[in-house]
Amino acid sequence: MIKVYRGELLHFLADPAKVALQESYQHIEDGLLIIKDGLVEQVGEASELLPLLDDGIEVIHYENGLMMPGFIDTHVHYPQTEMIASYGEQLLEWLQNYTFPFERQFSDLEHGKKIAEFFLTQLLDAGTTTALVFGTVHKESVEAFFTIAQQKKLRMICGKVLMDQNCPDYLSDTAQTGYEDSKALIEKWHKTDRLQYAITPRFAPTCSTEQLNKAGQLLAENPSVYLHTHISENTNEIAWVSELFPDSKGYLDVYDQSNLLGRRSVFAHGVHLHDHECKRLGETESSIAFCPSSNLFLGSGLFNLKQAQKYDVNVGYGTDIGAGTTFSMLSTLNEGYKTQQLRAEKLSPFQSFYLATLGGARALDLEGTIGNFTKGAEADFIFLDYHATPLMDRRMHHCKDLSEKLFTLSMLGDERHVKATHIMGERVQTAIAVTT
Ligand SMILES: O=c1[nH]c(=O)c2nc[nH]c2[nH]1
Ligand SMILES: [Zn+2]
Repeated sequence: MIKVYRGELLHFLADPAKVALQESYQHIEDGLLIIKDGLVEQVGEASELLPLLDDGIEVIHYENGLMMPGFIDTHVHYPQTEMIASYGEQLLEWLQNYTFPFERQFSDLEHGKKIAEFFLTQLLDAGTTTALVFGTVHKESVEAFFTIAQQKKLRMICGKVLMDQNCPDYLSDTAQTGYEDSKALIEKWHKTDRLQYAITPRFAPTCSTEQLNKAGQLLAENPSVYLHTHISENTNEIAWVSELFPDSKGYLDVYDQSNLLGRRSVFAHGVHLHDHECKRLGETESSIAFCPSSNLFLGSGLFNLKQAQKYDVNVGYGTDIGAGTTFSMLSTLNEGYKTQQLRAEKLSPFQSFYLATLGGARALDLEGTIGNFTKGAEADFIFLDYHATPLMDRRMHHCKDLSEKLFTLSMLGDERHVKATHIMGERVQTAIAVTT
Protein backbone atom coordinates (compact mmCIF):
# COMPACT_ATOMS: atom_id res chain seq x y z
CA MET A 1 0.00 0.00 0.00
CA ILE A 2 1.34 3.43 -1.01
CA LYS A 3 0.94 6.54 1.15
CA VAL A 4 2.17 9.95 0.08
CA TYR A 5 2.80 13.02 2.22
CA ARG A 6 3.73 16.44 0.88
CA GLY A 7 5.33 19.36 2.73
CA GLU A 8 8.55 20.80 4.07
CA LEU A 9 10.85 17.96 5.01
CA LEU A 10 14.02 17.53 7.07
CA HIS A 11 16.11 14.52 8.00
CA PHE A 12 19.74 13.86 8.87
CA LEU A 13 22.25 11.81 6.93
CA ALA A 14 25.28 12.33 9.19
CA ASP A 15 26.42 13.96 12.42
CA PRO A 16 26.72 17.74 11.90
CA ALA A 17 29.63 17.68 14.37
CA LYS A 18 31.60 15.41 12.04
CA VAL A 19 30.90 16.49 8.47
CA ALA A 20 30.30 19.78 6.69
CA LEU A 21 26.90 21.04 7.84
CA GLN A 22 25.36 20.97 4.35
CA GLU A 23 26.25 17.29 4.02
CA SER A 24 24.68 16.34 7.33
CA TYR A 25 21.03 16.81 6.39
CA GLN A 26 18.50 16.93 3.57
CA HIS A 27 15.98 19.75 3.67
CA ILE A 28 13.30 20.12 1.02
CA GLU A 29 10.95 23.11 1.11
CA ASP A 30 8.24 21.37 -0.89
CA GLY A 31 8.97 17.69 -0.64
CA LEU A 32 7.25 14.37 -1.07
CA LEU A 33 7.59 11.42 1.27
CA ILE A 34 6.46 8.24 -0.44
CA ILE A 35 5.80 5.24 1.78
CA LYS A 36 5.24 1.67 0.65
CA ASP A 37 3.92 -0.93 3.08
CA GLY A 38 4.99 1.19 6.04
CA LEU A 39 8.55 1.75 4.82
CA VAL A 40 10.13 4.78 3.21
CA GLU A 41 10.16 4.29 -0.55
CA GLN A 42 11.41 7.68 -1.67
CA VAL A 43 11.88 11.30 -0.64
CA GLY A 44 12.42 14.13 -3.06
CA GLU A 45 11.17 17.35 -4.57
CA ALA A 46 7.39 17.37 -4.99
CA SER A 47 7.75 18.93 -8.45
CA GLU A 48 9.84 15.95 -9.59
CA LEU A 49 7.96 13.13 -7.92
CA LEU A 50 4.32 14.20 -8.28
CA PRO A 51 4.21 13.58 -12.06
CA LEU A 52 5.50 10.04 -11.48
CA LEU A 53 2.69 9.02 -9.12
CA ASP A 54 -0.02 6.68 -10.35
CA ASP A 55 -3.36 8.37 -11.02
CA GLY A 56 -5.71 8.48 -8.08
CA ILE A 57 -3.09 8.25 -5.32
CA GLU A 58 -4.08 10.50 -2.46
CA VAL A 59 -1.47 13.07 -1.41
CA ILE A 60 -1.79 14.35 2.15
CA HIS A 61 -0.49 17.90 2.26
CA TYR A 62 1.04 19.20 5.52
CA GLU A 63 1.46 22.96 5.30
CA ASN A 64 3.16 25.56 7.51
CA GLY A 65 5.27 23.10 9.38
CA LEU A 66 8.00 20.52 9.11
CA MET A 67 7.93 16.76 8.56
CA MET A 68 10.78 14.88 10.19
CA PRO A 69 11.50 11.40 11.55
CA GLY A 70 9.90 10.62 14.89
CA PHE A 71 11.95 11.48 17.96
CA ILE A 72 13.93 8.78 19.75
CA ASP A 73 14.04 8.78 23.54
CA THR A 74 17.11 6.78 24.56
CA HIS A 75 16.36 6.63 28.29
CA VAL A 76 13.03 6.72 30.10
CA HIS A 77 11.23 4.89 32.95
CA TYR A 78 7.59 4.14 32.16
CA PRO A 79 6.76 3.05 35.75
CA GLN A 80 7.77 6.50 37.00
CA THR A 81 5.13 8.31 34.93
CA GLU A 82 2.88 9.17 37.87
CA MET A 83 5.72 10.18 40.19
CA ILE A 84 7.08 12.89 37.90
CA ALA A 85 7.71 16.17 39.77
CA SER A 86 8.51 14.69 43.19
CA TYR A 87 9.99 17.48 45.26
CA GLY A 88 13.27 18.33 46.74
CA GLU A 89 15.80 15.49 46.56
CA GLN A 90 18.97 14.50 44.77
CA LEU A 91 19.43 11.07 43.23
CA LEU A 92 20.01 8.67 46.15
CA GLU A 93 17.38 10.20 48.46
CA TRP A 94 14.95 10.57 45.56
CA LEU A 95 15.29 6.83 44.86
CA GLN A 96 14.72 5.86 48.51
CA ASN A 97 11.94 8.30 49.30
CA TYR A 98 9.91 8.29 46.11
CA THR A 99 11.03 5.85 43.46
CA PHE A 100 11.37 2.52 45.21
CA PRO A 101 8.02 2.69 47.04
CA PHE A 102 6.37 3.81 43.82
CA GLU A 103 7.76 1.01 41.65
CA ARG A 104 6.27 -1.59 44.01
CA GLN A 105 2.88 -1.26 42.27
CA PHE A 106 4.20 -2.87 39.09
CA SER A 107 3.95 -6.42 40.35
CA ASP A 108 0.36 -5.99 39.15
CA LEU A 109 0.11 -6.73 35.41
CA GLU A 110 -3.12 -4.77 34.98
CA HIS A 111 -1.67 -1.70 36.67
CA GLY A 112 1.34 -1.94 34.36
CA LYS A 113 -0.89 -2.08 31.29
CA LYS A 114 -2.86 0.96 32.40
CA ILE A 115 0.28 3.03 32.94
CA ALA A 116 1.91 1.73 29.74
CA GLU A 117 -1.15 2.84 27.77
CA PHE A 118 -0.97 6.33 29.25
CA PHE A 119 2.82 6.53 28.92
CA LEU A 120 2.86 5.51 25.25
CA THR A 121 0.11 7.99 24.43
CA GLN A 122 2.18 10.71 26.09
CA LEU A 123 5.21 9.72 24.02
CA LEU A 124 3.24 9.76 20.77
CA ASP A 125 1.76 13.15 21.68
CA ALA A 126 5.31 14.39 22.10
CA GLY A 127 6.31 13.00 18.70
CA THR A 128 8.47 10.24 20.16
CA THR A 129 8.07 7.03 18.22
CA THR A 130 10.83 4.84 19.70
CA ALA A 131 12.16 4.66 23.25
CA LEU A 132 14.56 2.62 25.35
CA VAL A 133 12.51 2.01 28.47
CA PHE A 134 13.12 0.81 32.02
CA GLY A 135 10.51 -1.48 33.55
CA THR A 136 10.65 -2.39 37.24
CA VAL A 137 12.12 -5.47 38.88
CA HIS A 138 8.83 -7.29 38.21
CA LYS A 139 8.64 -9.31 34.99
CA GLU A 140 4.96 -8.34 34.84
CA SER A 141 6.00 -4.72 34.23
CA VAL A 142 7.71 -5.70 30.98
CA GLU A 143 4.95 -8.09 29.99
CA ALA A 144 2.49 -5.21 30.39
CA PHE A 145 4.63 -2.74 28.49
CA PHE A 146 5.30 -4.99 25.51
CA THR A 147 1.64 -6.03 25.32
CA ILE A 148 0.52 -2.43 24.88
CA ALA A 149 3.44 -1.41 22.64
CA GLN A 150 2.68 -4.37 20.38
CA GLN A 151 -0.96 -3.36 20.09
CA LYS A 152 0.21 0.08 18.96
CA LYS A 153 2.67 -1.45 16.45
CA LEU A 154 5.56 0.53 17.95
CA ARG A 155 9.31 -0.02 17.85
CA MET A 156 10.08 -0.11 21.55
CA ILE A 157 12.89 -1.53 23.68
CA CYS A 158 12.30 -2.48 27.30
CA GLY A 159 13.71 -4.66 30.06
CA LYS A 160 13.11 -5.92 33.55
CA VAL A 161 15.22 -4.17 36.17
CA LEU A 162 17.90 -6.27 37.86
CA MET A 163 18.64 -5.37 41.47
CA ASP A 164 19.66 -7.63 44.30
CA GLN A 165 21.22 -5.32 46.91
CA ASN A 166 20.79 -1.91 48.53
CA CYS A 167 17.09 -1.85 47.78
CA PRO A 168 13.91 -2.79 49.69
CA ASP A 169 13.20 -6.53 49.96
CA TYR A 170 9.96 -6.06 48.05
CA LEU A 171 11.95 -4.84 45.02
CA SER A 172 14.80 -7.30 45.17
CA ASP A 173 15.48 -10.20 42.83
CA THR A 174 18.54 -12.47 42.96
CA ALA A 175 21.30 -12.96 40.44
CA GLN A 176 19.69 -16.26 39.45
CA THR A 177 15.99 -15.20 39.32
CA GLY A 178 16.95 -11.98 37.54
CA TYR A 179 18.79 -14.03 34.93
CA GLU A 180 15.93 -16.52 34.50
CA ASP A 181 13.17 -13.90 34.31
CA SER A 182 15.14 -11.84 31.80
CA LYS A 183 15.88 -14.92 29.71
CA ALA A 184 12.19 -15.86 29.62
CA LEU A 185 11.24 -12.33 28.58
CA ILE A 186 13.89 -12.34 25.83
CA GLU A 187 12.56 -15.65 24.50
CA LYS A 188 8.99 -14.39 24.50
CA TRP A 189 9.38 -10.81 23.30
CA HIS A 190 12.76 -9.99 21.71
CA LYS A 191 12.26 -9.35 17.98
CA THR A 192 8.53 -10.02 18.26
CA ASP A 193 7.11 -7.56 15.74
CA ARG A 194 9.06 -4.35 16.43
CA LEU A 195 9.88 -5.07 20.07
CA GLN A 196 13.39 -5.60 21.40
CA TYR A 197 14.74 -6.51 24.80
CA ALA A 198 17.26 -4.69 27.01
CA ILE A 199 19.06 -6.39 29.89
CA THR A 200 18.61 -3.74 32.58
CA PRO A 201 20.78 -3.74 35.71
CA ARG A 202 19.46 -0.65 37.53
CA PHE A 203 22.92 0.72 38.41
CA ALA A 204 26.04 -0.58 40.07
CA PRO A 205 25.00 0.20 43.68
CA THR A 206 21.92 -2.04 43.48
CA CYS A 207 23.65 -4.95 41.71
CA SER A 208 26.06 -7.46 43.23
CA THR A 209 29.09 -8.49 41.22
CA GLU A 210 27.41 -11.87 40.80
CA GLN A 211 24.36 -10.21 39.30
CA LEU A 212 26.41 -8.02 36.94
CA ASN A 213 28.34 -11.10 35.83
CA LYS A 214 25.07 -12.93 35.16
CA ALA A 215 23.93 -9.94 33.10
CA GLY A 216 27.16 -10.20 31.11
CA GLN A 217 26.58 -13.91 30.60
CA LEU A 218 23.03 -13.28 29.36
CA LEU A 219 24.30 -10.59 26.99
CA ALA A 220 26.93 -12.95 25.58
CA GLU A 221 24.25 -15.61 25.11
CA ASN A 222 21.95 -13.10 23.35
CA PRO A 223 24.17 -10.73 21.40
CA SER A 224 21.29 -8.97 19.64
CA VAL A 225 19.70 -7.68 22.84
CA TYR A 226 20.58 -4.37 24.53
CA LEU A 227 22.26 -3.48 27.80
CA HIS A 228 20.67 -0.50 29.53
CA THR A 229 21.79 1.03 32.81
CA HIS A 230 22.81 4.26 34.60
CA ILE A 231 26.30 5.64 35.16
CA SER A 232 28.05 8.58 36.86
CA GLU A 233 24.98 10.69 37.41
CA ASN A 234 25.63 12.10 40.87
CA THR A 235 28.82 12.64 42.88
CA ASN A 236 27.52 10.82 46.00
CA GLU A 237 26.53 7.88 43.82
CA ILE A 238 30.03 7.74 42.31
CA ALA A 239 31.68 7.81 45.76
CA TRP A 240 29.36 4.99 46.85
CA VAL A 241 30.31 2.88 43.83
CA SER A 242 34.00 3.19 44.68
CA GLU A 243 33.25 2.00 48.26
CA LEU A 244 31.11 -0.89 47.03
CA PHE A 245 33.55 -2.01 44.33
CA PRO A 246 37.02 -1.30 45.77
CA ASP A 247 38.70 -3.52 43.20
CA SER A 248 37.38 -1.59 40.22
CA LYS A 249 39.31 1.18 38.50
CA GLY A 250 36.21 3.41 38.41
CA TYR A 251 32.47 3.40 37.76
CA LEU A 252 32.63 2.31 34.13
CA ASP A 253 35.15 -0.37 34.99
CA VAL A 254 32.56 -2.07 37.25
CA TYR A 255 30.44 -2.66 34.15
CA ASP A 256 33.45 -3.36 31.96
CA GLN A 257 34.67 -6.14 34.26
CA SER A 258 31.31 -7.87 33.78
CA ASN A 259 31.54 -7.51 29.97
CA LEU A 260 28.63 -5.11 29.70
CA LEU A 261 30.07 -2.64 27.19
CA GLY A 262 29.37 -2.79 23.47
CA ARG A 263 27.54 -1.55 20.45
CA ARG A 264 24.09 -2.06 21.98
CA SER A 265 24.97 -0.83 25.46
CA VAL A 266 23.34 2.43 26.54
CA PHE A 267 24.50 4.23 29.67
CA ALA A 268 22.20 6.93 30.99
CA HIS A 269 23.66 10.24 32.19
CA GLY A 270 27.46 9.97 32.25
CA VAL A 271 27.56 13.46 33.71
CA HIS A 272 30.84 13.01 35.58
CA LEU A 273 32.82 10.67 33.34
CA HIS A 274 36.60 10.77 33.24
CA ASP A 275 38.38 11.06 29.91
CA HIS A 276 39.62 7.48 30.10
CA GLU A 277 36.02 6.30 30.64
CA CYS A 278 34.79 8.25 27.63
CA LYS A 279 37.63 6.80 25.60
CA ARG A 280 36.61 3.29 26.64
CA LEU A 281 32.95 3.97 25.78
CA GLY A 282 34.05 5.19 22.36
CA GLU A 283 36.31 2.26 21.59
CA THR A 284 33.62 -0.25 22.62
CA GLU A 285 30.98 1.65 20.53
CA SER A 286 28.85 2.09 23.65
CA SER A 287 26.36 4.94 23.88
CA ILE A 288 25.33 7.63 26.34
CA ALA A 289 21.79 8.92 26.90
CA PHE A 290 22.00 12.65 27.60
CA CYS A 291 19.11 13.53 29.94
CA PRO A 292 19.27 17.27 30.58
CA SER A 293 15.87 17.76 32.18
CA SER A 294 16.58 15.00 34.70
CA ASN A 295 20.14 16.21 35.36
CA LEU A 296 18.86 19.68 36.17
CA PHE A 297 15.87 18.46 38.18
CA LEU A 298 17.96 16.21 40.45
CA GLY A 299 20.81 18.73 40.54
CA SER A 300 23.13 16.08 39.11
CA GLY A 301 25.31 18.25 36.88
CA LEU A 302 25.95 19.44 33.35
CA PHE A 303 26.66 16.73 30.76
CA ASN A 304 29.88 17.28 28.81
CA LEU A 305 28.75 16.72 25.23
CA LYS A 306 32.04 17.94 23.78
CA GLN A 307 33.93 15.30 25.78
CA ALA A 308 31.67 12.54 24.43
CA GLN A 309 32.11 13.85 20.88
CA LYS A 310 35.88 14.04 21.31
CA TYR A 311 35.99 10.30 22.05
CA ASP A 312 33.45 9.38 19.35
CA VAL A 313 30.81 8.16 21.78
CA ASN A 314 27.33 7.83 20.32
CA VAL A 315 24.94 10.14 22.13
CA GLY A 316 21.15 10.27 22.09
CA TYR A 317 18.68 12.32 24.11
CA GLY A 318 16.69 10.85 27.02
CA THR A 319 13.77 12.38 28.87
CA ASP A 320 14.37 10.11 31.88
CA ILE A 321 10.81 10.43 33.17
CA GLY A 322 10.19 10.57 36.18
CA ALA A 323 13.42 12.37 37.18
CA GLY A 324 12.99 14.23 33.92
CA THR A 325 10.13 16.69 33.99
CA THR A 326 8.80 16.45 30.45
CA PHE A 327 7.83 13.86 27.86
CA SER A 328 8.45 16.44 25.16
CA MET A 329 11.64 15.98 23.14
CA LEU A 330 11.33 19.60 21.99
CA SER A 331 11.38 20.75 25.63
CA THR A 332 14.26 18.37 26.26
CA LEU A 333 16.22 20.06 23.46
CA ASN A 334 15.56 23.33 25.23
CA GLU A 335 17.05 21.99 28.45
CA GLY A 336 19.97 20.47 26.55
CA TYR A 337 20.81 23.79 24.94
CA LYS A 338 20.73 25.58 28.29
CA THR A 339 22.88 22.87 29.87
CA GLN A 340 25.54 23.48 27.24
CA GLN A 341 25.22 27.25 27.67
CA LEU A 342 26.09 26.78 31.34
CA ARG A 343 29.23 24.96 30.17
CA ALA A 344 29.94 27.86 27.78
CA GLU A 345 29.48 25.46 24.86
CA LYS A 346 27.24 26.07 21.86
CA LEU A 347 24.77 23.38 20.87
CA SER A 348 23.52 24.22 17.38
CA PRO A 349 19.90 23.61 16.40
CA PHE A 350 21.07 21.17 13.72
CA GLN A 351 23.05 19.22 16.29
CA SER A 352 20.04 19.17 18.63
CA PHE A 353 17.66 17.74 16.05
CA TYR A 354 20.31 15.30 14.87
CA LEU A 355 20.68 13.97 18.42
CA ALA A 356 16.90 13.62 18.78
CA THR A 357 16.58 11.59 15.56
CA LEU A 358 19.51 9.96 13.74
CA GLY A 359 21.81 10.35 16.77
CA GLY A 360 19.28 8.42 18.85
CA ALA A 361 19.00 5.74 16.16
CA ARG A 362 22.78 5.36 16.12
CA ALA A 363 22.89 5.19 19.92
CA LEU A 364 20.42 2.30 19.68
CA ASP A 365 22.24 0.69 16.75
CA LEU A 366 19.11 1.19 14.64
CA GLU A 367 20.46 3.36 11.81
CA GLY A 368 18.75 2.33 8.59
CA THR A 369 15.71 1.13 10.53
CA ILE A 370 14.57 4.39 12.15
CA GLY A 371 15.88 7.93 12.59
CA ASN A 372 15.86 9.21 9.02
CA PHE A 373 14.10 8.84 5.68
CA THR A 374 16.59 6.52 4.05
CA LYS A 375 14.96 4.07 1.63
CA GLY A 376 13.63 1.05 3.49
CA ALA A 377 13.49 2.75 6.90
CA GLU A 378 10.33 2.36 8.96
CA ALA A 379 8.13 5.36 8.26
CA ASP A 380 7.66 6.64 11.81
CA PHE A 381 7.51 10.40 11.39
CA ILE A 382 5.97 13.58 12.73
CA PHE A 383 4.62 16.86 11.51
CA LEU A 384 5.65 19.89 13.58
CA ASP A 385 3.39 22.92 13.26
CA TYR A 386 5.22 26.27 13.08
CA HIS A 387 2.14 28.19 14.13
CA ALA A 388 0.45 26.04 16.78
CA THR A 389 0.76 28.69 19.48
CA PRO A 390 0.49 32.47 19.16
CA LEU A 391 3.99 33.05 20.48
CA MET A 392 5.62 30.52 18.15
CA ASP A 393 3.58 31.98 15.30
CA ARG A 394 4.90 35.49 15.96
CA ARG A 395 8.49 34.35 16.41
CA MET A 396 8.42 32.26 13.23
CA HIS A 397 7.54 35.30 11.14
CA HIS A 398 10.97 36.69 12.00
CA CYS A 399 12.93 33.54 11.20
CA LYS A 400 15.18 33.99 8.20
CA ASP A 401 16.41 30.45 7.66
CA LEU A 402 16.03 26.81 8.69
CA SER A 403 18.51 27.15 11.52
CA GLU A 404 16.42 29.87 13.15
CA LYS A 405 13.21 27.92 12.63
CA LEU A 406 14.72 24.83 14.26
CA PHE A 407 16.04 26.85 17.14
CA THR A 408 12.64 28.43 17.68
CA LEU A 409 10.97 25.01 17.62
CA SER A 410 13.43 23.75 20.21
CA MET A 411 13.10 26.76 22.51
CA LEU A 412 9.33 27.33 22.34
CA GLY A 413 8.05 23.95 21.23
CA ASP A 414 6.32 21.18 23.15
CA GLU A 415 3.49 18.70 22.58
CA ARG A 416 1.24 21.46 21.20
CA HIS A 417 3.50 21.74 18.17
CA VAL A 418 3.43 18.06 17.30
CA LYS A 419 0.42 18.18 15.02
CA ALA A 420 0.61 14.60 13.79
CA THR A 421 2.52 11.43 14.62
CA HIS A 422 2.75 8.54 12.17
CA ILE A 423 3.64 4.94 12.83
CA MET A 424 4.70 2.89 9.80
CA GLY A 425 3.15 5.59 7.63
CA GLU A 426 -0.22 5.64 9.41
CA ARG A 427 -1.29 8.66 11.42
CA VAL A 428 -2.05 7.72 15.01
CA GLN A 429 -4.67 9.41 17.07
CA THR A 430 -2.90 11.18 19.91
CA ALA A 431 -4.60 12.95 22.79
CA ILE A 432 -3.51 16.32 21.39
CA ALA A 433 -4.85 15.51 17.94
CA VAL A 434 -8.23 14.66 19.44
CA THR A 435 -8.57 18.02 21.16
CA THR A 436 -7.37 20.28 18.33
O1 LIG B 1 17.67 9.10 37.08
C1 LIG B 1 17.67 7.99 37.61
N1 LIG B 1 16.52 7.29 37.77
C2 LIG B 1 16.47 6.07 38.34
O2 LIG B 1 15.40 5.49 38.47
C3 LIG B 1 17.71 5.53 38.74
N2 LIG B 1 18.05 4.37 39.33
C4 LIG B 1 19.38 4.40 39.49
N3 LIG B 1 19.90 5.54 39.02
C5 LIG B 1 18.88 6.27 38.57
N4 LIG B 1 18.86 7.48 38.01
ZN1 LIG C 1 16.95 6.82 34.58
